[in-house]
Amino acid sequence: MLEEYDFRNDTVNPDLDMELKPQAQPRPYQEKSLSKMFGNGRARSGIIVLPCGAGKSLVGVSAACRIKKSCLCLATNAVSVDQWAFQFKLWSTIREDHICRFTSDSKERFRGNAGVVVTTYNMVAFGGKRSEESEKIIEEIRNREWGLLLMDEVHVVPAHMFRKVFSITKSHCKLGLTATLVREDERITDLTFLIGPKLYEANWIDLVKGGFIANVQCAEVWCPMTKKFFAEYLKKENKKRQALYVMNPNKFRA
Ligand SMILES: Nc1ncnc2c1ncn2[C@@H]1O[C@H](COP(=O)(O)OP(=O)(O)OP(=O)(O)O)[C@@H](O)[C@H]1O
Repeated sequence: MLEEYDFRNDTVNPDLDMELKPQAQPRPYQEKSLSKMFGNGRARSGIIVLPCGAGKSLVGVSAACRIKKSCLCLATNAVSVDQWAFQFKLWSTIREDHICRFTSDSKERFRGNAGVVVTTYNMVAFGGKRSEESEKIIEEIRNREWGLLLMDEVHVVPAHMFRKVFSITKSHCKLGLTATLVREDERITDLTFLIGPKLYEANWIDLVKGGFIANVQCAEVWCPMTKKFFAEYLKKENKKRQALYVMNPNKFRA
């Protein structure tokens, strides 16, 4: 069953005064991805796949501007949190005091009834003891009904992390953004179950032809494991097999 949010008729949650700036002109494929998400005045939960550098940020900000309700934006690290906050200010008319970052270094809170909070998956899912300040912010995150849960880099986030985040937050619509639906752990189907179906995937060759992204050259380099790593890898009971092939020193030398 598709999860849909009738945001225009949501009179319970306060509106967020936020538009796309006139200079923010989504490209045809960005527009198309948004048209797959929005239909009949409703927002569908799911995943949009755009190659690196194709402009996922503008798609995310545009989605938030259409829904115009509080938005919780989750990134994988503090640097991305800063970038997302910057992108919201770059592309939208959001007021400075309506957007805030929640990281170990920045504990901002927005003014008014609605706003955008940009934070990391870890900050939300963290189960240990928090500072008093963090505890207050997480309580606000927990208690609010989010119009949009915007999730960056969904292919690298483990399923248990999503479950934790979803058990803590209440959102009407979830949008996952990624450049690839390939995961090292092959648990990509979990994403459809947890977030929603793939709504749109851009063909990177078309984007290269259109001059939107740089041409991509792909080279496959096979690297045998070092003796020590391979010996460990062959031990069936070893739970660190994935770490061993990811960290194979020969890969770094290649
Ligand atoms: N519609 C647009 N008009 C003009 N510039 C755009 C548009 N969409 C994206 N860009 C520009 O393209 C660049 C890449 O955008 P962005 O960082 O959002 O890509 P991304 O898909 O998130 O990439 P990555 O996966 O590497 O993080 C940025 O400089 C951004 O300003």
